[in-house]
Parts: sequence; structure tokens; C-alpha cells
Amino acid sequence: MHFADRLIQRCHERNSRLVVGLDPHWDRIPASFKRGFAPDDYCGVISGFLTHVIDVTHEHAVAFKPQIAFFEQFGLAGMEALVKVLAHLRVRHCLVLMDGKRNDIGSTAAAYARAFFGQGDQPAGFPSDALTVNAYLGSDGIKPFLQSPNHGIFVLVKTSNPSSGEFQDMKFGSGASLAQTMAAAVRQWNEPTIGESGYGNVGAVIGATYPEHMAALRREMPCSLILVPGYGAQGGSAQAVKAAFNEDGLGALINSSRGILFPAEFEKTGFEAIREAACDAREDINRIVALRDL
Ligand SMILES: O=c1ccn([C@@H]2O[C@H](COP(=O)(O)O)[C@@H](O)[C@H]2O)c(=O)[nH]1
Repeated sequence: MHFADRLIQRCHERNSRLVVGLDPHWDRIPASFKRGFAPDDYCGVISGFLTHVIDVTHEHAVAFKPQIAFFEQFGLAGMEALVKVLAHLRVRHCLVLMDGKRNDIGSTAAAYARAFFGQGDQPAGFPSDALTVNAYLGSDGIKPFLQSPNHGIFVLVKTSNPSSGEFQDMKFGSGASLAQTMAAAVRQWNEPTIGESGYGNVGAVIGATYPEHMAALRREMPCSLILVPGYGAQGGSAQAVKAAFNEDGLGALINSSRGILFPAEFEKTGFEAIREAACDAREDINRIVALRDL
């Protein structure tokens, strides 16, 4: 089924716009959880911890966003953990937005597309429904990711980090910034992919830490899904992400990683604290878009 249509359907089913980020910061995984494993069992700890996280949060989440760097840092053990986590997400029928920020020349981008989406008889190494991409190599690096309507991409438009303005806010002769120029390209790439939901498979990443940019970028890309990191641990609030939503109360997916995975209450109530963090984030976001039951 068409990626964006599936995602919008999931927003309705869960009454949620929350994406749970799967970023296993090794030093923040509670010592009480690690105790049951050998000290160097990176695969066991990471896959075990995230499996529990998925079990307690999936009813509140539209999708999960594994950040691949947190797995890659452990080499083969990390890759094994990622494969296990992805298998568990499939068992739970969860949508996977892989945060890999990939791109390259066309032929290499095509290999990345096969790695995450598969192709024909070739299964994906890391099966995902969507992937974050860096589009600064141009459209030939984007097209390989758009071969199947069942998969989507989120193009970096305005990232949440403190120095994102160094390049992304630079203005061209037209007066448009680099981020606005990228947003215009996203709109163009997205148009032929729009599904029955009214949303297409080429989305954008815009950080919650730059609310002053949000409304104008949303206007530039009315039919794109916007993936919004930076809510929670980076200081972005629900109020700051409001302008990412369309009037239908849909179209934006708000990610929280550390804010959900590592609540202070874990030592007292264990994974129940993680369930509560996801539930609270979902409600906080729903309240701000002023749409409760879709
Ligand atoms: O502009 C961007 C793009 C991606 N990210 C990623 O999102 C999460 C945020 O984690 P938190 O713990 O909720 O801060 C992380 O995986 C980043 O790599 C981003 O933050 N900003």
C-alpha cells in the first residue's frame, strides 16, 4: 500500500502523530537493565532494551525511527541488533522510518535504496518503510528511492541542530534561502507521488527548534509529510511544532527519542515509565493540534 496513505491511516488508527525514536545511547541504557547481560553483549542489551520499548510504546506511536548511527558504532553486533529490532517492529506491524540520511551518485543511491527498501526478488538488508535522505547531490540521487509507491523519503530541509543556519539559512539572489529552495524541490518531487490521503511519498525534515521557519516551509510543501525532530530533549515544544500541521490536523510526525527512552522514573517503575513518557508526548502533541479523535 502507498506509503503516505498507510502512514495517515495509522495516524487515524492510533489517534497519534508521535514517532518514537530508537536511539540506543549506550551510556544511558539503565545499569539495572544491563545487569542481566555480559558486559560486551552489545547486541543483547540493545535489542533487548528496544524490544521492550517497542512493546510498551507501539500503541501510542504512528511509527518508529531507528537512528542507524547508534547501531553502526558497534559494528557487526550493532547491525545484528538492528536486524532483530526491525524484525520485532514487523511482528508488531509498526511502520519504520529509518534515519540514515543517505544519498550519493545515482548508482550508489540505488544500492542504498535496495539496502532499505529491497528491489524485486532482492530483500532489503534493513527493511524500512521510509528513509531520511540528504538531497544535496541533486535529483539523480533522489530518484532511486522513489521506484516503489510503498516507500517514502524524508528530505533534510531545515535541520534541528544549533549550526543548521550556517548553510541552510543562506540566501540566493532570489531572496529564497537554501532551506526554502530545497522545500520547493521537495514539492516538485512529491507531486507525482500524492496518494488518496492527499499526501505524497516525498516528505521533509524540519527541526522543532526552529518554529520561526516552520509555517513558511509548510506553505511551500502543502502535500508533504513533515518529520519533526527536536521535540523534547533538544528543547522543542508542542507549541513550536504546531505550524507543521495542516488544517486537517495531520501531515506532521513529531519525533522524540531520548525524551521517551530515558525517563528519570525508569529506576522506580521500569518500562512503565517509558510507556507513560510516550503516552504523555502523544497527548501533548494532540492537545496542541486541537484535534483529539480523528
Ligand atoms: O534535523 C535533525 C534530523 C535528525 N535528527 C535526529 O532525530 C533524533 C532526535 O533525538 P532526540 O533524542 O529526541 O533529541 C536523533 O536521532 C537525531 O539524529 C535530529 O535531531 N535533527
